[in-house]
Amino acid sequence: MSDWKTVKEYEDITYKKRDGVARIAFNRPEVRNAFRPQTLFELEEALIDAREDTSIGVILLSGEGPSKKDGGWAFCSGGDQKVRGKQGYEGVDGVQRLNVLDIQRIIRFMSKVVICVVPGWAVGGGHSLHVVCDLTLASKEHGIFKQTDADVASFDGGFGSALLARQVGQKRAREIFFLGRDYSAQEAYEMGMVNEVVPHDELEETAFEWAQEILGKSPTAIRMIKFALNLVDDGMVGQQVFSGEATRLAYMTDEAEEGRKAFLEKRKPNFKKFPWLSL
Ligand SMILES: CC(C)(COP(=O)(O)OP(=O)(O)OC[C@H]1O[C@@H](n2cnc3c(N)ncnc32)[C@H](O)[C@@H]1OP(=O)(O)O)[C@@H](O)C(=O)NCCC(=O)NCCSC(=O)c1cc(O)c2ccccc2c1O
Repeated sequence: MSDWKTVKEYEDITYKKRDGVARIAFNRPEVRNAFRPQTLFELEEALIDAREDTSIGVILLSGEGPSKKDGGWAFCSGGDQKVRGKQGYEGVDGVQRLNVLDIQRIIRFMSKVVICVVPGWAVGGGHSLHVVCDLTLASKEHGIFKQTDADVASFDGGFGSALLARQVGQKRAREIFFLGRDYSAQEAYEMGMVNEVVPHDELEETAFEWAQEILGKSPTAIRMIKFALNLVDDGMVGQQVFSGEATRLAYMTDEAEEGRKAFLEKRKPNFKKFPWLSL
C-alpha cells in the first residue's frame, strides 16, 4: 500500500489519492467546515477529477480538523452564513449562488462510490451532503448530525429531505427537519442514515478499508447497482443515467460493432447472426 499523495493544493479543501481511492475534505475547521462558493468550486473540480480518473473507484468525502481555535471537529456545517446574501451565498465575484446543489448532483450521478466520512458535526447543507453520499461512516465520539435549515430560514427540499425520508422514514425525517435536534452517531446509525459508527482514531483507516473492499468488486456491477438504486427516486434523469450505462454495455457487444463497422464501410448492417433473445 502506498501513502496518500496530494493531487493539488487548494485554499478551502484538501485533495489526495491513494491506491484507487480519492480523499477530498473540507478544510475550514475554524468555521466547522462551512462552505462558501469558492469551497464548492474547488470541491467540484476535485470531484470531477476523481470521477474522470479511471484508476479511482471510491471517493472519501470528509472534513479536516480539529479546529485550532477550540479543538472542535466537523464534517461540514453547511453554507457560510457570513457570506449569505438575499439570493444565495456570495462569492468574490459578487455573484450569489446555491452551488452546493451542483455538488449533490455530481455525487448522486457519478459512476463511483462516494463515502461520507464524518469526524464531527454534519449540519444544515453539510447534513444534506452526507444524505446524498452512497455510504456514511461516523466518529463514535465526535459525530453529530443536525438539520438547522429551519433555524436559519433555509430548506433543502430535494435530496437533503426527500432522500433522507427514504433512509430514516417520513416521521423521522420530519422530526430531524422540524426540531433541528442533535443526534449522536449511534442515534443516526439506529435511524438508518449511518452505515457504521467507528472510534474516532480509527475512522480514516476504516473508511480506507471499506473503500478497498469495494475496489475488490466488479466496477460494472457496482455502478449498475448504484444507478439502479437511484433510479426509483430520480425520475427521467435516473432513467437517463441508468440507461447510459446500459448503452455502454451494449457498445461492448459484437452486435454494436457490426452496426458501427457497417456505417463506416458504407454497407447495410448484417444483424442476422444475432439472436432475438427470450426472457
Ligand atoms: C455547527 C454548529 C452546530 C457547531 O456548534 P459549536 O457550538 O460546536 O460551534 P460554534 O457555533 O461556536 O462554531 C464555531 C465557529 O464556527 C462558526 N460557524 C459554524 N457554522 C458556521 C456556518 N454555517 N457559517 C458560518 N460560520 C459558522 C461559528 O460562527 C463560530 O465562529 P466564531 O468566530 O464565533 O468562533 C453551529 O456552529 C451551527 O449551528 N452552525 C450553523 C449551521 C447552519 O445553520 N448552517 C447553515 C444551514 S443552511 C445551508 O447550509 C444550506 C446551504 C445551501 O447552499 C443550500 C442550497 C439550497 C437549498 C438549501 C441550502 C441550505 O440549507
